[in-house]
Amino acid sequence: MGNVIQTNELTKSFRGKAAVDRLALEVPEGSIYAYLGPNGAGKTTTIKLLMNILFPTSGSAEVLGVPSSQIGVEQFQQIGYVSENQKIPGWMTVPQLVNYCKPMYPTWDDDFCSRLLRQFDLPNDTKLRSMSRGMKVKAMLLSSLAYRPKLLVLDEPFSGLDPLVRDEFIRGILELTESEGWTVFVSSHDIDEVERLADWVGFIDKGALQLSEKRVTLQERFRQIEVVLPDGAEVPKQLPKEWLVPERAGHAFRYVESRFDGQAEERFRSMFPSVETYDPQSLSLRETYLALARHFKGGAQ
Ligand SMILES: Nc1ncnc2c1ncn2[C@@H]1O[C@H](COP(=O)(O)OP(=O)(O)OP(=O)(O)O)[C@@H](O)[C@H]1O
Repeated sequence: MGNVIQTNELTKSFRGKAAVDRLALEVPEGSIYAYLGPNGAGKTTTIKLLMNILFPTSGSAEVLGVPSSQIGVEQFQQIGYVSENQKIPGWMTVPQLVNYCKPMYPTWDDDFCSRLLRQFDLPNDTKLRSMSRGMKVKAMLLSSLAYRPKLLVLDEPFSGLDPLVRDEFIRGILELTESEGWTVFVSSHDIDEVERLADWVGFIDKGALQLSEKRVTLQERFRQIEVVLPDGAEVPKQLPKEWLVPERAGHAFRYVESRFDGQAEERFRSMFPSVETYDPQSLSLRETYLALARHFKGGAQ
């Protein structure tokens, strides 16, 4: 299987400052790829570049095998794109939106659309502009899912959705990616949702992709280590580069091991020969994300 999204040195600068910096992104076909990073990291800019809304300053991107600068109607018929700041036709009701979108997509699926309408529980006679934020998101999702796109690009899809709809939405996407082989590229700050959903994770910080790997391998290689230091024990000045966010509070010392392999314990023993207990604990994706975000915020490259 190939990559549905692939970028090469993709760069976008605003007034000389890179918002996306030589990005090499690969999103495998059939994956649910979560694109994570702090505010202003470059997630939306990346997505706009992929969707041909912005033009790269340098480098290139391919989406569904086509250079992003050439994405047109044919590709958009296979891409479902929902973004936080999308312009919506506020004067339409949901049935009007459905009737408006349907002729544009040869693969529009009426049965699936009806199922989504029931699931999303949207009113028929309210104009989109009078709907709550969550309802608007649901309407946009509906109009982007009903034609069964090969690629679903979601920029912050969960904000404004209540927990029940989030849950149904996640279940729906999981079900569909499994049965239809969809690829989903989703930027989000909602780590708990992402943890349930994603099988691939990319982390972007200050425009640069810091990691991109399977969620399982990411979580396998991160561990929290916490030790109680004996009286008088010192923490060495130079710690292994694999140790993220080391922190000392009194006798307690903790860090996040970012390469939990055969040498992880050796590294620990060489730093703290007098400490016997070595008890690595697994991290949730949220804890992993926080460790990475704090690590890079601290100026790490
Ligand atoms: N049109 C623009 N003009 C100038 N600067 C911009 C423009 N769009 C984005 N930027 C800058 O580019 C950087 C990346 O912004 P972007 O919106 O891609 O981040 P993000 O990761 O999506 O953030 P958030 O999580 O807050 O939505 C920011 O510093 C932002 O101020």
